[in-house]
Amino acid sequence: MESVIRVTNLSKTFGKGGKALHDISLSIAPGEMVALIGPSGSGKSTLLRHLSGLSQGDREQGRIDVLGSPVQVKGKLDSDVRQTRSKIGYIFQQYNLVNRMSVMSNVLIGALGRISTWRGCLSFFTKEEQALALESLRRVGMDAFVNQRASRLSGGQQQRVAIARALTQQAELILADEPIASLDPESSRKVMEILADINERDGKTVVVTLHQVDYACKFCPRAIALKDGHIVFDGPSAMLTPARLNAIYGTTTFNDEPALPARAPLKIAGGLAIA
Ligand SMILES: Nc1ncnc2c1ncn2[C@@H]1O[C@H](COP(=O)(O)OP(=O)(O)OP(=O)(O)O)[C@@H](O)[C@H]1O
Repeated sequence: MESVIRVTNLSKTFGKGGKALHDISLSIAPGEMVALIGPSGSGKSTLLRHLSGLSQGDREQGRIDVLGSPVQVKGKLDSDVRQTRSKIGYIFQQYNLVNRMSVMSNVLIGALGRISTWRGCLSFFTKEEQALALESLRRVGMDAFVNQRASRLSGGQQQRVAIARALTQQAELILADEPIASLDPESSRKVMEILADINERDGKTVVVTLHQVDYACKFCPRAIALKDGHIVFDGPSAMLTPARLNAIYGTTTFNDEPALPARAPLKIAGGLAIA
């Protein structure tokens, strides 16, 4: 597979809200970890939602292919989009756990896409599925909390459980929408380290929207910056100089190189620094 994600001429107009995405085209190769950055309202979350078909683009043009299958063409979802979605782990800013359920039950939700409806309804999971869920929790350092109610966890712990759910789903692609926006620096670091580990060790493709440029540079070899719904930078995050960042964010506040050293670029599909 040449690219895990291919977006071609995608635009999105929200009624009176105006145009949120303008003729976006990009390609992301297997095994990349990419940060989507840009000012508030630039279209990061909107773009991410389109990748898994949670939003539909404008009808005139535009196509999105993920993991070799069409997600949407000219604003119409593909009939097999559920199949594609089952291979995408989506991490939300607000975790999306079921608060009244235990950590283990939440993580086992990740296996639902692979099992029959009756097993899902009866919450009947095999020993292998339970072992995978436990191993996923171990991977994110949350195996000591299996029986805890999700509502009793801190934000950082909940986010790690959400990642364990994506691991149990055996997702091939992780899309994370501002996964650290509600977390303290220590929890943010942990969550980003886990995502980078999944990318490096398992070779999973990870796309993550981030407000914090330092984290984008440290953990994501490639960055794509949006501004007013346009791609204004696509290239190695090491090339995000203060001048480029000031242009992207329309500020003068970036004076120094990002404080966290950049992770070396692995490979970039169609990545081109254009700002
Ligand atoms: N459901 C919606 N209805 C109308 N307008 C919307 C909707 N969702 C997003 N928008 C608009 O689309 C634009 C892009 O929003 P989006 O949330 O994608 O930006 P963002 O870069 O993710 O911002 P932030 O970093 O603040 O989350 C904004 O102008 C926003 O107001």
